[in-house]
Amino acid sequence: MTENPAEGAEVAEGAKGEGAEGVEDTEGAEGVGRAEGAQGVASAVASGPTSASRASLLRLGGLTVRFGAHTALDTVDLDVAEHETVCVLGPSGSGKSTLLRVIAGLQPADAGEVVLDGRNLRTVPTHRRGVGLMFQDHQLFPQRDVAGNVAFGLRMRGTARVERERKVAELLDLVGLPGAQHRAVGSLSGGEQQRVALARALAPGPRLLMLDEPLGQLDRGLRERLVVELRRLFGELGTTVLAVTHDQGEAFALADRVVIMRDGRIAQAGTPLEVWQRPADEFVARFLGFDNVVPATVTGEAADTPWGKVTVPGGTAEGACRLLVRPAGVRLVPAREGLPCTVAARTFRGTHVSLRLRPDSGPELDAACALAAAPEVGDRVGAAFTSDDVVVLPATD
Ligand SMILES: Nc1ncnc2c1ncn2[C@@H]1O[C@H](COP(=O)(O)OP(=O)(O)OP(=O)(O)O)[C@@H](O)[C@H]1O
Repeated sequence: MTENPAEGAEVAEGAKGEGAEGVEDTEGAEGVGRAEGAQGVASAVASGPTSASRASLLRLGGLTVRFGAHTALDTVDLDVAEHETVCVLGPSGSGKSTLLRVIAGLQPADAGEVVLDGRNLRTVPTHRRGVGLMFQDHQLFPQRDVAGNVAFGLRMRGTARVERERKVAELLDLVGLPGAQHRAVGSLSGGEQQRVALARALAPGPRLLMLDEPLGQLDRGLRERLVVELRRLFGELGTTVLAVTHDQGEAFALADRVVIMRDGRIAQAGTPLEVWQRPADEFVARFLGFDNVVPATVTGEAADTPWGKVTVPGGTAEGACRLLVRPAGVRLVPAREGLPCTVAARTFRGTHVSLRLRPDSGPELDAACALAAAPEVGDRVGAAFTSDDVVVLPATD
């Protein structure tokens, strides 16, 4: 994460510095008008846009950012459709925050373009881009109460007081904090602060809402609850969202589409189901937590692997590849009927048990097993493979 708290303030201060101008700013007025039109957007969503009718709201073309010799973003192409929620995932340093910063206008691009709603943003300053930003921590103004925080962007746009108060009340209702206008920010829990920050980002009615690790500081239970609420809220509002997160669970729960980044490039983009079922390569598979990946050679319907022969899905091309076996596809059988293994570890997961199996030869294997059938650490078992859970990956990463 790159200095997000400071950036949050920078965006806000940028807006503040331009406040007087913003009063006459037609784009600003348009932004507020759009916020007021949220109901209209919601009904458009309710009437159900088909994927074919979904226009691209954000288009990134060949976006490149270099820091000295290091290329943080390398010719990134990405389209985000109107009303879509896209989550960008990737290891630390893969360029996720840089991507958001370029779109927001906080970081110039060395090459490529950012087009929002048909408009190239190259020369458009941050506060006129029509994007809302929410960073992970220290994003609220501690000296202002909740209403003061939520109304910030509206005041900068010169929205009249009565209208501001109406809008703030509406947004606080929306994020589940009705009547919290006069509470001090310091008296709020982490989850409540997060909701206020969200209301503040939504207040000016941004065309695109960008979230950087939106739930990063919160505990797991609260994050899971908030993810569900956010998804419902974005659906209701018809908001277009681009979010960055480390947490794949969060991304998969929130997103219509996930984008996985590696070294400044997009390694894979697709619906959560597509990416989960068919990781594009070993990097994506391992990033998603799949560790059962081995070199293999396919001949006919089976592959030779360090674990012996593994049946591959029908139609698999012959030759060298990498093979992923999802843990659910590792079945336990009597030791002499499968690949003989010793149970090295066993972790209770609530709905199932995760096993770490140590084969007599070949790398260790992760298996998922029903609670009642789970063997003990040290037990001897056999491993057999279900071809439905075998994914053939490119030979080179
Ligand atoms: N202002 C900067 N000057 C020099 N290098 C930078 C700057 N900002 C980012 N980088 C480098 O660019 C790369 C991408 O950084 P970025 O913050 O976008 O990654 P990230 O995927 O968001 O990482 P994290 O998940 O840790 O926040 C990293 O190698 C980082 O060190």
